Amino acid sequence: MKNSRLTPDLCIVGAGSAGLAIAAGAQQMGADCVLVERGKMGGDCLNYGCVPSKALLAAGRAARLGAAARAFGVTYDPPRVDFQAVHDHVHGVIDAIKPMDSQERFEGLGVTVLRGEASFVGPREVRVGEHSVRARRFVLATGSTAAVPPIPGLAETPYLTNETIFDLSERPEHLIVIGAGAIGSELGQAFAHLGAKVSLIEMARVLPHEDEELGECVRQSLRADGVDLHEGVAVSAVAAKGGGIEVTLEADGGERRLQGSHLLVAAGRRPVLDGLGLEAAGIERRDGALVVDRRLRTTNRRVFAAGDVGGGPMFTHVAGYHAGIVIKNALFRIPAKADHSAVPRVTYTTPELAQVGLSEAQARERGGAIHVLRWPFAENDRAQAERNTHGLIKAITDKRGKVLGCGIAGEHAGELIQPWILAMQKGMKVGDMAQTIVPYPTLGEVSKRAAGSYYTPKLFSERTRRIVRLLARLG
Ligand SMILES: Cc1cc2nc3c(=O)[nH]c(=O)nc-3n(C[C@H](O)[C@H](O)[C@H](O)COP(=O)(O)OP(=O)(O)OC[C@H]3O[C@@H](n4cnc5c(N)ncnc54)[C@H](O)[C@@H]3O)c2cc1C
Ligand SMILES: NC(=O)c1ccc[n+]([C@@H]2O[C@H](COP(=O)([O-])OP(=O)(O)OC[C@H]3O[C@@H](n4cnc5c(N)ncnc54)[C@H](O)[C@@H]3O)[C@@H](O)[C@H]2O)c1
Repeated sequence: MKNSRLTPDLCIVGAGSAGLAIAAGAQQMGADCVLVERGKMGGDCLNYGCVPSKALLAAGRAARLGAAARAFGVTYDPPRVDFQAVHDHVHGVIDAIKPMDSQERFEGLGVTVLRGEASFVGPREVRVGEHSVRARRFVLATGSTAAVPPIPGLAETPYLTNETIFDLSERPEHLIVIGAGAIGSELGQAFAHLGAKVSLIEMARVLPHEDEELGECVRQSLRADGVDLHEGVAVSAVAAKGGGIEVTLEADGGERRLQGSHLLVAAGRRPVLDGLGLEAAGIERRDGALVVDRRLRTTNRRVFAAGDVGGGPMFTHVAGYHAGIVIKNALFRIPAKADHSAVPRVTYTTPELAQVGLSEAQARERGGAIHVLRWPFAENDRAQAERNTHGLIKAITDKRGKVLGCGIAGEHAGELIQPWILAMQKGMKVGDMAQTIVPYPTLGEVSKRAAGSYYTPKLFSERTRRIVRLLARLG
């Protein structure tokens, strides 16, 4: 497109999960949209995040099928991993999904797509190269990027992030990972399953943002997979050494040194705000983060922030949810507000860890009486039949049985959490879950059994027994 002055209804900066959902929705509802992208269409999720990480995890699971099959009396040869083929599989999956996020598809919908870097030059104008866009409303959907901790030597040492690790076409000999949050745990385990030596370094514990008991299930699996875990340690230095990487850890008053071939930094995320000319648009930040209200408006009322850039929960499904909020506000002037209280999250390790609503610790911190309802996978017949007994469901209710949250660590936890999301969203009571008829034998029975355990003390109490005996005497 030649130099232009565009005056659309909506200008969206960033063609990742949030920007694409807003552009597709708004344009098909009759708004004239301009979508600006400086990198790859599809953003992090398609190119450097959800899609390649889940594809890599799937390859890792395939590599460990042989080990899992031994329990059934079935043996395979030890797996041979062709890492170039793993790389090609990961990029093949990206290629298969790519057309949905492509410039051609969006132009086909009528969206004007500008490829370049967007920057505000005033409260109502964005510049993209030679193009000027004066829109009725704008959306910042510029996502997040790896936060790089200020570790001495790191800046001078070659390291990988989620933006480069999926380009590896040779298996790392020994991958050292800084951070055992979602990214470090998922990718650390995937590489371990694929036969790399993996050291996982975490200043707190594995998955520190998750319920401790559920996180422990993942921690045990990582250990069983041979991941070399270093928790509760500080990284005091990083250096390139002898063609590899040396990481120095401070632990128990002493120093520990790790030598590896590759280093992955997975130490958290930060919103992408650089170069956007926020000051020119009157968009304020506080402590480095955008100031955003519940309608997802920045301090410039014409500019919304959706997805990771807002600094809230950073997930593709949240980006999609934000798209609906922005469309309601910007197109229909409905004052819809974002509510993150029933946002689920899943870490796709083996076992998966899924959570919605409050964890036990969060519910206790909030105060008031709670019930913690547990059911181990070991007491589920399907889990026994399939030898997937490593797992636990924990549902939290208030004293009247209203569901406050649920967490599951176990096979298919990401699917099993779904009725609990509905329960949270609709303010349901645990009795609603307990009364459903669930097919036998399914893993889903863990939800019914955990819910049913709310009634166990009453159901099997001395009072119930007295009533039953009394009624029996009455004939
Ligand atoms: C390794 C990894 C695994 C993940 N796995 C999952 C998962 O399994 N499930 C899940 O729900 N979430 C997952 N996530 C999180 C998910 O990827 C993000 O929440 C999601 O991509 C956020 O979408 P977004 O639109 O806000 O940002 P992005 O997808 O990052 O898109 C932002 C876009 O804005 C562009 N941009 C930035 N600045 C400018 C500018 N000035 N001008 C023009 N364009 C600009 C960028 O190039 C980018 O394409 C994962 C993330 C990572 C890193
Ligand atoms: N399955 C999913 O949905 C999924 C998967 C991957 C990523 N994501 C998104 O990306 C985010 C995860 O990114 P992440 O894993 O980088 O961040 P995170 O915040 O989840 O984890 C980072 C970890 O690094 C640790 N850490 C930070 N600095 C350190 C240091 N100097 N030394 C040792 N440990 C250090 C932190 O204690 C923390 O546990 C998620 O919160 C989510 O928003 C989602």
